[in-house]
Amino acid sequence: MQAIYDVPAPAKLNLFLHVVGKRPDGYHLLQSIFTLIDWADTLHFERRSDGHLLRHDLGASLPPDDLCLRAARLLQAQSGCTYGVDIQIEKRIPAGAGMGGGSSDAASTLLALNRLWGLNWPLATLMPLGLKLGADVPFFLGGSHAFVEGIGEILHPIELPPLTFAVLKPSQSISTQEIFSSPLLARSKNVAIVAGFPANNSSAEKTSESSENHQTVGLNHLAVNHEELISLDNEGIAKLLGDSTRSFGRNDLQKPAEANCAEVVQALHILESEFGNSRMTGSGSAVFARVKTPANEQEENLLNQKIFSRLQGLPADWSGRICRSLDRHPLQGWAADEK
Ligand SMILES: C[C@@](CO)(OP(=O)(O)O)[C@H](O)COP(=O)(O)OP(=O)(O)OC[C@H]1O[C@@H](n2ccc(N)nc2=O)[C@H](O)[C@@H]1O
Ligand SMILES: Nc1ncnc2c1ncn2[C@@H]1O[C@H](COP(=O)(O)OP(=O)(O)O)[C@@H](O)[C@H]1O
Repeated sequence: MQAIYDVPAPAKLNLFLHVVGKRPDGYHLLQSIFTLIDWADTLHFERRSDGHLLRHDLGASLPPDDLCLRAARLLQAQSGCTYGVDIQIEKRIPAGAGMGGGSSDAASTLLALNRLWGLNWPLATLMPLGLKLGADVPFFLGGSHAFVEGIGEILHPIELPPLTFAVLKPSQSISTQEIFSSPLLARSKNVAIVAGFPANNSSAEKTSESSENHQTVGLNHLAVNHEELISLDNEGIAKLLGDSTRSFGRNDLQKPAEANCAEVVQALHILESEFGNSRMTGSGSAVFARVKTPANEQEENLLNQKIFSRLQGLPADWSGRICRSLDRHPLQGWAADEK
């Protein structure tokens, strides 16, 4: 194989994000639902025989030593592979948005080079490499929506109904590190601990990653404080995303982000007034609202018009669009499962 073209790297939204503790090294322990959406970057890979690793930006410019190159270098060093690669990237996911764009690029790079360089490593071997690159990378390697714990390394695959979102990214970006070090970050007095319940119906997807941190069966319920049982269906998702007085879910990073970035507050207001709900994803600055999935093309056009007309009144460097959840990551199954 000489080249792999049109490799997708989809973004994610955190339907809720609870900070539930802190590790001795300062990293925060989270509980979150990560959802794959159809706002995606596209990457192209051409193998080089001289061992050099080069990136070419087809859209927005990325930092010189970006996450794609760092992923390629790490895989090359760990495998001893003598091939190199030219990586072309069409960047579409806004950076510093809490949508995991850089992490997704890194995960897609690991999966593509694993094939292009003929390594054929199993997913369980790629996972720890992913975690070295960033806390979100294992999720994108995992290949499905997930209830995530730890700092991002404990993945419980879940199935979700098809969901539609309006996503708005203000012009300002937010540094993840800045938000986690904010004095406003809630040390929740009433930390809601969520426990997963293995799915017991046939629709549950079996996963066969054998890594210690992977459950072998998908989840279809979450229990809040081991009491209220939330189904991962439309009704349950509505509960998770309802307003903060009625809902269980929240994003604990939202308060510090609102304090640091007035545009986050503005974006939340816009979505709230247009769609009746709003929440920030990850450490921001992008925000999203759940919207009713359009039943036909006419409804779909209407939704797109709504977000388009809102964007017209804003500075040109704001971006936004209607996004659909994916069934699964388009590269799911690219790395062999361990036998
Ligand atoms: C909070 C999340 C949720 O998806 O947000 P986004 O980055 O998508 O906004 C992620 O876990 C972020 O993951 P990632 O963006 O890979 O973070 P990293 O580069 O590993 O960490 C950047 C810095 O944030 C802090 N950090 C990060 C993750 C975490 N669980 N606790 C932390 O305290 C640490 O100070 C770390 O040095
Ligand atoms: N391939 C990449 N795409 C986007 N950002 C990258 C990439 N590689 C490194 N970065 C750096 O990582 C930072 C966070 O990017 P990103 O992962 O897109 O956002 P977030 O962590 O908020 O979801 C960016 O500001 C950028 O400097």
